[in-house]
Order: sequence, then C-alpha cells, then structure tokens
Amino acid sequence: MRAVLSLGSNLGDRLAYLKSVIGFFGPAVVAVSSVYETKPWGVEDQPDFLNAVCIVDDPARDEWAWLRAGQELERRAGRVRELRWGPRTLDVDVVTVDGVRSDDPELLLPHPGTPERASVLIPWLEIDPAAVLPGHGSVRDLLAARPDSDRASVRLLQPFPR
Ligand SMILES: Nc1ncnc2c1ncn2[C@@H]1O[C@H](COP(=O)(O)OP(=O)(O)OP(=O)(O)O)[C@@H](O)[C@H]1O
Ligand SMILES: Nc1nc2c(c(=O)[nH]1)N=C(CO)CN2
Repeated sequence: MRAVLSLGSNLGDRLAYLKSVIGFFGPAVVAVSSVYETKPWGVEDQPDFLNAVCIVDDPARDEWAWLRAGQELERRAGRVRELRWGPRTLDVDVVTVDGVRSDDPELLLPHPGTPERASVLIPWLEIDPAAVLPGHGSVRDLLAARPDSDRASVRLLQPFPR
C-alpha cells in the first residue's frame, strides 16, 4: 500500500537519522521532500527539529507494516520515549495509508495531528501539490488555514541528501 510518512529529529545527527529511513525503505520510496528546519510545537523548550515527508509504496506492506517498520527505525535510532512531544532522535509518523481510516489508538489514520502541523503540511505539499488528507480536504487548503506564524516556523533547509 502507499503511505505518507512524516519524519522528524531534534537530537544528535538529525540529518543522518532522516537519511536512515530513506535508506531502509530503498526502492519503495516514491518521493522525498526537502529537509526543513522547524520550530518545535507542543513542548517549545527543546531544540529545533529537522522534518521531511516521504511517500512510500509497497504492495507487501499494509498500514500496520508501515507503522512497525517506522517503530523499528525509531528503535535503531536509539530513541528513548520520555516526554510526550519531547525531544527525540527519530520520529516516524504514519500520516496516511491510501484512504484507510482507523480509530485504533495504536494506529490512528489519518494521523490526527496532521491538519495543525505546518511541519508536515509544507513538505507534503512540496512533493504532492494535489495531496488530500482523507476526511479533511486538500493539504493546500489545510495549510492556507494555518496562521502566518505557523508557516513561518518552517524553514526550507536543503534538498534531501540522496
Ligand atoms: N498514525 C500513527 N503513526 C505513528 N504512531 C501512531 C499513529 N497512530 C497512533 N500511533 C501511536 O502513537 C504512539 C507513539 O507516540 P509518539 O510517542 O510517537 O507520539 P508523539 O510523536 O510524541 O506525538 P504525536 O503522535 O502527536 O506525533 C505509538 O504507540 C503508536 O502506536
Ligand atoms: N517542529 C516540530 N515540533 C515537534 C515535532 C516535529 O516533528 N516537528 N515532533 C514532536 C514530537 O511529537 C513535537 N514537536
């Protein structure tokens, strides 16, 4: 199935952690956004994040397989879960998987934070200008509805290193 993944890191070698995801998924990677440096939302007293969004497609992976793969990569990044919305070496969120809707707390789809997160909407729009968040409309409209300060908290840093 085709998934949109959001990648984030604000501890250690942030770029290397993002690259580890793209390397791991290899030929399943359909598109990767640029790398953005973003002001932290949620818990604001923490280092800036690097964020990117990728689109992956693999007929052998369903939504649970994408979730587990992301968690395995977080584990390999030595991620320690402490604070909700706190600092982390690597965060892999499953934003959407095709049109799947899920209210299982282990796998909420689409990811409920997405409409409010310019750090996801901006990189996603970059790689898919026609993107739609199932149940919420176009990513373009969601982004337009955010305050200027949100959009300004997301800065294009560099192309994704391949
Ligand atoms: N779409 C999803 N993608 C990734 N994890 C999800 C999703 N839906 C639910 N979860 C669950 O969320 C938990 C991970 O939460 P995590 O610590 O990464 O939250 P967070 O990144 O701090 O906050 P947020 O989920 O708001 O981004 C996991 O137990 C996972 O099962
Ligand atoms: N800018 C930004 N802020 C965050 C992020 C993130 O990826 N980017 N992830 C968080 C953990 O859920 C908390 N805050």
